[in-house]
Amino acid sequence: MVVALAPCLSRVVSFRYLMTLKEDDEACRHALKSGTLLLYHELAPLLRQSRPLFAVTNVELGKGKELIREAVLLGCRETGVPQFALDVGESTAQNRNTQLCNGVFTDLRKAFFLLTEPEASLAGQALLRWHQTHGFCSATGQPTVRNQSGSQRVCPNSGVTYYPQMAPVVIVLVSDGSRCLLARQRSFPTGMYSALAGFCDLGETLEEALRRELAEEVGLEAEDLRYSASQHWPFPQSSFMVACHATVSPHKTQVSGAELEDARWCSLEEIQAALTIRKPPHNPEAQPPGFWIPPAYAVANRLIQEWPFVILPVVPSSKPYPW
Ligand SMILES: NC(=O)c1ccc[n+]([C@@H]2O[C@H](COP(=O)([O-])OP(=O)(O)OC[C@H]3O[C@@H](n4cnc5c(N)ncnc54)[C@H](O)[C@@H]3O)[C@@H](O)[C@H]2O)c1
Ligand SMILES: [Mg+2]
Repeated sequence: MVVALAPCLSRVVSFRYLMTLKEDDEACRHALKSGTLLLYHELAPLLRQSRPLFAVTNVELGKGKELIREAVLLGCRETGVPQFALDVGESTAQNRNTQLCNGVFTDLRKAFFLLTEPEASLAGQALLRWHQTHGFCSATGQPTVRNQSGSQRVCPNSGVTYYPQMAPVVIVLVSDGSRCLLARQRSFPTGMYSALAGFCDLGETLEEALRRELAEEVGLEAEDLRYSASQHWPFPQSSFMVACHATVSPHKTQVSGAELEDARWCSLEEIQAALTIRKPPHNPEAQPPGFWIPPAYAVANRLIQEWPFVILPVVPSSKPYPW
């Protein structure tokens, strides 16, 4: 079945069109001819002026049909134009600095601090990587076969269907009423502090995972929990981040050296100073506040931005959030 594109789609029509493309290989192959591609080389997205470069159609790319068929479906614009992600591999680009269509393939971790519209780049990279690492059935060891949209892989021998997966992670900004708690792992870039985070164990609720992580990492007990937001996070593998605020009684932290290098209670003034730092500073310890926080798109940044408005009684709640 081939589905015609409407010039401008409502959200419902757009989602239903996407659903069709996921399930109908022929419709998806047809959509590939008119869709736009976000290109990757070794999972580094092609960016132009800090934006994912979607302008490349399969015609402009000038590649054979076989490579185009490797594209995975990402979404659909309001105009009805479907968006795909494609890793061009070594056949088009020799290294990550290679330019194409006036764009540059940019390592996703670096791109992350530049991107103004990161969602597509993050999701595209994650889905392409999932296909690259799930080529075989874990029951039979036989190659799995993907559908055209890339929404699933099937083992022809066992009949098992594999879907892209995300690991649930709880991330929490702890407050004692006047300060919030930020922490860093040894693996973080120098001077970067973030909210506390941890993977959910099998069988745990988010609330249980949050209380366990707080106890494990900083020896605190959460009193009050408040949901804030969620996001997909591609590093190092796909996670589903659920972000919350938690209050604790003023108490000394007991930082677990196995998990964290340091944890620090931060005042409103320190948080306001950290929020003004837009890029990783060269020497973060040299000037106040002596630390910096994850970039705007990270849900940790959102928690930190909204903390004074959500938790601190001194800031009027009618004031709009800064984003
Ligand atoms: N988007 C954001 O704002 C933001 C901020 C902070 C952390 N994060 C992400 O949150 C995730 C979890 O944070 P953390 O590292 O503190 O978790 P954590 O405290 O649970 O510690 C990580 C350890 O948990 C174990 N683990 C259990 N289940 C795992 C799984 N499914 N995948 C990988 N490791 C697993 C591993 O031993 C690993 O070393 C990280 O991937 C990190 O990148 C995102
Ligand atoms: Mg952790």
